[in-house]
Amino acid sequence: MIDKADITGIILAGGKSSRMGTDKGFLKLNTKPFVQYSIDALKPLVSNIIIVSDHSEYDSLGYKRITDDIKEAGPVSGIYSGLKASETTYNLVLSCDIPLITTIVLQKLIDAADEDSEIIQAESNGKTMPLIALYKSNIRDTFKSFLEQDERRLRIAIKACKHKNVVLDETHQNATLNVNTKEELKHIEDVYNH
Ligand SMILES: Nc1nc2c(ncn2[C@@H]2O[C@H](COP(=O)(O)OP(=O)(O)OP(=O)(O)O)[C@@H](O)[C@H]2O)c(=O)[nH]1
Repeated sequence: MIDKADITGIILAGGKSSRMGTDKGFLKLNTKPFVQYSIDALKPLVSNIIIVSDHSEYDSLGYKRITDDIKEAGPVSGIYSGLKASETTYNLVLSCDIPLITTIVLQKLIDAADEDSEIIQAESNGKTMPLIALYKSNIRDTFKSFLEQDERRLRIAIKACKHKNVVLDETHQNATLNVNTKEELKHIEDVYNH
């Protein structure tokens, strides 16, 4: 059983949002910004929240914001930067584009923690979700060495760590839907309003 005091919430909110064209964290679903959904799902489970983004708009949310250590290197850099700033053994890492995420799903990741696993990621509909995952802080050096080799593929970095998946049943699959395009935004609005 992991104590809330041992878990930091890390929200990745950098990147280019090139497919959407505007910062995804500030898209709204029922008047609430997407990033706030990630914050609200994390809150009951973590002692602290860190937002990793070079965009200063995120300061308005009232949480600690840090910038990427290595710029424009994608989620591997965002996770590495967040883990470096974290003061706890465990970290729930979330993207900012999953407005249907729930605390229940995140609790399942925590419940699956064991002696061995360094990364525990959600698996939904046959897809692994490395940005809905529990990371141990001690993997930060592994991620750093990949960045130093200019390896930016998150799945490659994860493969080098002890990892496992938590398979979500049908009732939780919508919670992991992410939004990259305007079509996906429309889909998520339809799911939410249903
Ligand atoms: N801190 C940080 N977060 C990132 C970075 N790249 C992507 N993210 C975050 O990771 C999550 C998934 O991002 P993607 O949708 O794959 O990438 P994106 O750059 O936001 O969007 P595209 O340009 O459309 O691929 C989102 O929450 C992004 O905010 C980065 O370089 N640094």
